[in-house]
Amino acid sequence: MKQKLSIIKIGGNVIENEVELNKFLDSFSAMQGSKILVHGGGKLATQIAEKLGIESKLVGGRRITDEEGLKVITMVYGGLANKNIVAQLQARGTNAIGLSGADGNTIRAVKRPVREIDYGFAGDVEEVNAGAIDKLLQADFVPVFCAITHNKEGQLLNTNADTIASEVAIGMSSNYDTTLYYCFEKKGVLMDISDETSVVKHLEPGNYQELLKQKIIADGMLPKLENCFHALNKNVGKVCIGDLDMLNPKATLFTTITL
Ligand SMILES: Nc1ncnc2c1ncn2[C@@H]1O[C@H](COP(=O)(O)OP(=O)(O)O)[C@@H](O)[C@H]1O
Ligand SMILES: CC(=O)N[C@@H](CCC(=O)OP(=O)(O)O)C(=O)O
Repeated sequence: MKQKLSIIKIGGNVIENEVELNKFLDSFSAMQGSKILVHGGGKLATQIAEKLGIESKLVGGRRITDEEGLKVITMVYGGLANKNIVAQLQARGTNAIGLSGADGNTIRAVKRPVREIDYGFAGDVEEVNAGAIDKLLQADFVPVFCAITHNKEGQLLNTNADTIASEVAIGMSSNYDTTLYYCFEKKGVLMDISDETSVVKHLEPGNYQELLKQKIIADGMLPKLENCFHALNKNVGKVCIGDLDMLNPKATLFTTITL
């Protein structure tokens, strides 16, 4: 039987809020078994870019990343956000190791081809180096990935953190029984965005199509769910979406996605 591995992604709304981030890191540290953390930080990058007089443009939830923008991304995701999370995990006795996709050549990507829109230095994942990540897990490190990849030709690329999480989960699925958790500020996929009790507990292709038609799924939830179904189609064992409480073994209110 394959060993269990949890891949957990946290979004910008959690990172930005110190209280929420601390709560999350407590739960994450308490999780048993092998685990990998992937963090975003889009909101923080937008705020810091603004302070530096750099305007942020997002299309379909993806950031158009020019040369100056990439510098901000590298400093904020690879530096501030990643190192802070790693230090906070170390303080909790979790032996975290902060990584971009360039570190250990763990995630190679290509610059997104220009079609209608030029996303600049935005990357699409090509290859996850499961062997390198596995070596870290075997040495009892807890990898913490930021939303940066590289093209193996010296170019860093800004890459959506939800996509990094699903691609890492897919890559690790040949050797592990994987569960992918998307942790954000709501209880799960909601029927009514203003009602936290309206959680869709089970989402499968049938009711997913229905919710898409009714436009109940919108904004950031659209690419997130595309990543979820993509992961399940590529042998990820289980995918869940919910808030910080989801990581508690006794949690019941969150969304489980199946095929
Ligand atoms: N049906 C839905 N249920 C829950 N959230 C939804 C739904 N439709 C749209 N959303 C929006 O999707 C957002 C999550 O996407 P995003 O901001 O990309 O997440 P993250 O914080 O993980 O980066 C939520 O903040 C919410 O506003
Ligand atoms: C290319 C691209 O869009 N990259 C994302 C990476 C960060 C991210 O995904 O952060 P959240 O999970 O907090 O949204 C961005 O710069 O916003």
